[in-house]
Amino acid sequence: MFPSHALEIPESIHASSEPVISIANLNHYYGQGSLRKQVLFEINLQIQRGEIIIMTGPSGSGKTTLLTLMGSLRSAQTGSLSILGQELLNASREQMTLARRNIGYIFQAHNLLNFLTVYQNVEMALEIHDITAAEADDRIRHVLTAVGLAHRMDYYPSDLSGGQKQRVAIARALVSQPKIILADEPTAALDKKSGRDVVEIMEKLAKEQGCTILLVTHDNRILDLADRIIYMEDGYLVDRSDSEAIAS
Ligand SMILES: Nc1ncnc2c1ncn2[C@@H]1O[C@H](COP(=O)(O)OP(=O)(O)OP(=O)(O)O)[C@@H](O)[C@H]1O
Repeated sequence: MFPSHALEIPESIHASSEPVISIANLNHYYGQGSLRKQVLFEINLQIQRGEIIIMTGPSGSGKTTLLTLMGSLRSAQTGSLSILGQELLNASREQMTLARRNIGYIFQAHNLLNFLTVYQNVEMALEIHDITAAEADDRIRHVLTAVGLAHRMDYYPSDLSGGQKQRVAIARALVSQPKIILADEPTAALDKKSGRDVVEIMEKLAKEQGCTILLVTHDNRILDLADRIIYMEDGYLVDRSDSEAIAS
């Protein structure tokens, strides 16, 4: 177990002048030998502190692969991938683990534990962090109130709607006050209103905490919530700031 401050973040990152995520000439391959297949091609991307970025593009274009690389959930193979000033190319397992301490993850399948209450599901995300029980309790109550679930803390996930479960997942990702939130299709199972609600809650909390959000989605209904939209096609990244270009 490592204390939460174990990954030293360079001062320059706090000063917000340096990108939180910096990727240069990143290529990625799956498989070996004759089955080896390139899925990411020469990706270059810089994301600044506090930015809300939506990544979209056709199925199979490489979005999840890129997201898991940025999340330190998969090892980079070539190029450069720097998260909060830490290079992840050739990083050790320990460095990868430490990088993950600064990242909150939200996935479509929210992976809540059904035998734990809402409060306990959120509490789990703090277990590896070096804070007192009183501070943990404060943070859990604050974040659950912020996502509108103060009255559901003692419920089990099976008693919640899809949108409420996704809000628990957001609370769990944000309670440790990560510098970066990575979300993969967080609105996929939700109706339009619940989908916008969860993204708006993520935005509000992230702005409060100065956190950067990268969200992968096929959901055109939330594109307007982004500061910047990036588009992935056949393993290449196309940076387009105008969402109408994507819809066309
Ligand atoms: N573990 C794996 N082993 C081999 N190939 C993989 C693996 N994971 C993904 N791929 C392939 O890599 C390519 C990119 O997949 P990826 O899941 O990153 O795309 P995506 O844009 O996230 O797709 P979707 O929107 O459907 O989730 C696809 O051709 C996929 O079949």
